[in-house]
Amino acid sequence: MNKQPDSAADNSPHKKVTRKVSVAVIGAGTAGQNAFRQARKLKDDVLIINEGFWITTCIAVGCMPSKLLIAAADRAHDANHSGEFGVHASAQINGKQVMDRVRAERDHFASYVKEQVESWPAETKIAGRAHINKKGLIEVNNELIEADKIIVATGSSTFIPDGWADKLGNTMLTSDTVFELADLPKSLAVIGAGAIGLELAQAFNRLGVDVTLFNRAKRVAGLKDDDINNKAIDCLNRELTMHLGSNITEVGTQADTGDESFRAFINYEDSAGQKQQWKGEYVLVATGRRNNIEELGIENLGVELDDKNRPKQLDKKTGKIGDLEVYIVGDANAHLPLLHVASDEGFSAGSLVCDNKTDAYIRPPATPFSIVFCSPQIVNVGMSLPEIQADSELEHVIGKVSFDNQGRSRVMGVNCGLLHIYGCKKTDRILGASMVGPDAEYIGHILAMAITNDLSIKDMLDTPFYHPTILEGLRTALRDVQRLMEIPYQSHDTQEGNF
Ligand SMILES: Cc1cc2nc3c(=O)[nH]c(=O)nc-3n(C[C@H](O)[C@H](O)[C@H](O)COP(=O)(O)OP(=O)(O)OC[C@H]3O[C@@H](n4cnc5c(N)ncnc54)[C@H](O)[C@@H]3O)c2cc1C
Ligand SMILES: NC(=O)c1ccc[n+]([C@@H]2O[C@H](COP(=O)([O-])OP(=O)(O)OC[C@H]3O[C@@H](n4cnc5c(N)ncnc54)[C@H](O)[C@@H]3O)[C@@H](O)[C@H]2O)c1
Repeated sequence: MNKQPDSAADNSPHKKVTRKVSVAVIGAGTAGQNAFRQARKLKDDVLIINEGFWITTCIAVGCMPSKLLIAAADRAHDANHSGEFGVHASAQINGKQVMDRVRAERDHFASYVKEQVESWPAETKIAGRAHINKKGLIEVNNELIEADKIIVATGSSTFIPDGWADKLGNTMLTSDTVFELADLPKSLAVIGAGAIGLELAQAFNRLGVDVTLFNRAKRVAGLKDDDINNKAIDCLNRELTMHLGSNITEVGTQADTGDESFRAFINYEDSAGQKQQWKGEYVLVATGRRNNIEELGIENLGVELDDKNRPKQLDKKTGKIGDLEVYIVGDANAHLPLLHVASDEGFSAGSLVCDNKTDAYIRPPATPFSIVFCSPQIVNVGMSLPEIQADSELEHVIGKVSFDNQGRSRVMGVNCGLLHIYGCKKTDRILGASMVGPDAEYIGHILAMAITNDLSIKDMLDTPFYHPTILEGLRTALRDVQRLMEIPYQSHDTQEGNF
């Protein structure tokens, strides 16, 4: 299948095909396992190849351990910050127990995946690193495999700037290693204020670690709406030391300080251009992730990559690459490196490889939707503001609500935030939204559902909003959209504000 012309030399020492299969899935993370399960419903000869753990990045080192750490951190934060309610407490944090629970619960989730993987017949799975050779055959261990269709689900890996790993040695942590710490560190620099950096920096800080967060840009979570970005910085700054817009010039360790807690250092220029130094115990590098595709050999199947290693001709619905019998799904395609996307893409590709399956359900590409689980949460749904602004056809308005004084948010003492809803004047539909604030994960889901199901602003405003809820803030922003659109089909008088 999809082989390069014979002129392409095969450097492989393996000359004989050891197996022929209809479908080979490379990578057994969320996307790969979903693809494998779907494909096996109708095909007997499906093979899955995986290097490393089989319990998925999400469970082993991603979504789940990070949320477990955040859960502990939020408990500590609530205990330490209830004074305004007249409730005075001080959290006694046992770092070893915190980290033990993170791992124990992580292992609990992992046990279900392990059980599932163990139930697959031995001949359907290979543990090893796959490489596609110049003949389009998959080399793994001592095998040479010919597959009619290949699903690439190789995920992504932590990106570490050149030389940092050597310079920082064992003072460097990444999301792959941080959850293995036996105890909480005393101090920690986190480099990168993307989703990983923000979530972990705030969680460790709330657990009593002395955390300093660095980011090159004056942005957090890659926010593209300046007002939301500024509001997020304002809310986060209240509890976290952040050096945004700083330029890291050197990282390293200093020997013989006599104090292990100050072994690592970071030299940087702050946002005013002043030279500064940070010293502490560990540096958590969260400077992004890169898709695991470069060394796989997919060019030998005719797949072309752009300058950011993203496959050209990617069908975002199915992961299919042009008219090749190759599917690239999940983080491997570097499209939207999120769990639900990996899951849906794997499902669709696994359904589509079954050519005898007439009723294959191909999930439509999900409305772009992301949540960063810091406090307050950060959510983006649908089109971003720059995307909307770049399209003059989309006559847009921005409906706003501040959560700084919103009723229920204030009751709960979580009143910091801002929501922008981008509405389309011509269609009365939501184009996208960006938010930092309380309950953003729920507001985000409602907005994603509205966009996915093509609900109008009127449809949404005709839906009941219970009082008093933080979700009433969503209604205020929707009303603002409606007001700006000048579509007068609903009275603006309501109970809101009447406590
Ligand atoms: C700290 C952290 C927190 C996160 N939190 C969230 C969150 O809250 N919500 C969210 O939506 N997303 C989150 N994510 C992102 C989410 O985890 C990923 O989008 C998702 O796990 C990707 O799944 P995947 O199947 O594409 O890849 P993976 O699960 O990484 O699977 C890829 C597999 O392929 C294997 N592989 C790679 N190369 C080869 C090869 N050549 N041969 C054989 N096997 C190979 C890998 O070893 C791996 O087992 C988080 C990520 C991290 C790191
Ligand atoms: N809640 C979630 O959904 C969630 C949580 C964690 C991770 N993820 C996924 O994992 C992916 C990777 O997350 P991430 O946070 O590692 O990557 P990211 O690309 O989102 O953020 C990396 C940050 O590091 C900064 N940076 C890069 N090099 C730097 C340097 N030399 N000095 C200072 N700052 C530097 C960048 O400016 C950026 O802000 C995300 O895109 C997301 O898809 C999702």
